[in-house]
Amino acid sequence: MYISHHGIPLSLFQTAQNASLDWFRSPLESKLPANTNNSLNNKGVVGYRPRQTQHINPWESVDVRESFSWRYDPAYDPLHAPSDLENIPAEVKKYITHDEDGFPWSKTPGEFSGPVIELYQAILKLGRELVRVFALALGLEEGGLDGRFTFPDVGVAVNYYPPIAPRDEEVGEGGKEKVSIGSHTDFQLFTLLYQDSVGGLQVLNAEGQWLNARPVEGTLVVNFGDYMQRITNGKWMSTVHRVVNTSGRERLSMAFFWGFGLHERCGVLDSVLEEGEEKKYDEVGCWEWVQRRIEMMREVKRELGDVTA
Ligand SMILES: O=C(O)CCC(=O)C(=O)O
Ligand SMILES: [Fe+2]
Repeated sequence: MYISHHGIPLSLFQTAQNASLDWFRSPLESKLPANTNNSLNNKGVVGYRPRQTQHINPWESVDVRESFSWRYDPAYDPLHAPSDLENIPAEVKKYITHDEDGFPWSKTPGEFSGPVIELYQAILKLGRELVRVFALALGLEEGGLDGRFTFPDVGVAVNYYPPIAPRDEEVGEGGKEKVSIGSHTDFQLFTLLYQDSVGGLQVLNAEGQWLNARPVEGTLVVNFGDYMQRITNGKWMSTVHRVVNTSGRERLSMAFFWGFGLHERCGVLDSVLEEGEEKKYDEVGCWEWVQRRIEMMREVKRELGDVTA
């Protein structure tokens, strides 16, 4: 699904895109201070990951990408006045664990952080409007989901994909298909995805065919995530997607993952159930779900004897 006329000026995306490209093109040594291992509280969750250090799907090749991730910090949320920040409930605060020293932004130049944070803030506003659209579509009051996004788990991944060389295309190591980011679903409710004009994003349809999600200027791709599948009792399935960048050019994308606050719970909505319909999914805590998904991915890799990240 694509959205257009979302109100965010194209220039905001382009500025963040160019700033990100400049940063990713800079020498490795200048990016390594922001390496995710240098986070005190969020190793592996926020910060920079160098090329070929991620392997999201062990049945496919290692991901041919670099990325920079950040997660929600209420200090950057236009919804909350600075005075609110002293009164965040303890059960919410438990999961808001950003580093005191401002990592990873403290390890990147302002030319990169400024435009990306500005875009993130615009996306916070847009996503909250979309949440209301989804609430109505799911048979709730317009504001029926708002409360779960007061302190949401909205993360961003800025992804940089160098081109996959044509000779690498068919087979990666061990005969695996070479991918830029392997097939996966996102964990949260939905993802707003900005992509540049290069292309390479693919989504799996119900018949098991990969469809190209071609770039359309001025639009964002909306992918449903795991929470959406669960709250709708499987009526809106989590989108399986991947990227294969064989364009011969570098590609940049920015993915904004929209999750309920990690202190919230995620269960099937009564409003989506037909009479007599059984719930297919148990209610889970959101934090617990994210941990479960990470653990499931690790388990598969252990079984396959895969030692990559
Ligand atoms: O780069 C893209 O188009 C997709 C990125 C993605 O799937 C992710 O970051 O989870
Ligand atoms: Fe994704």
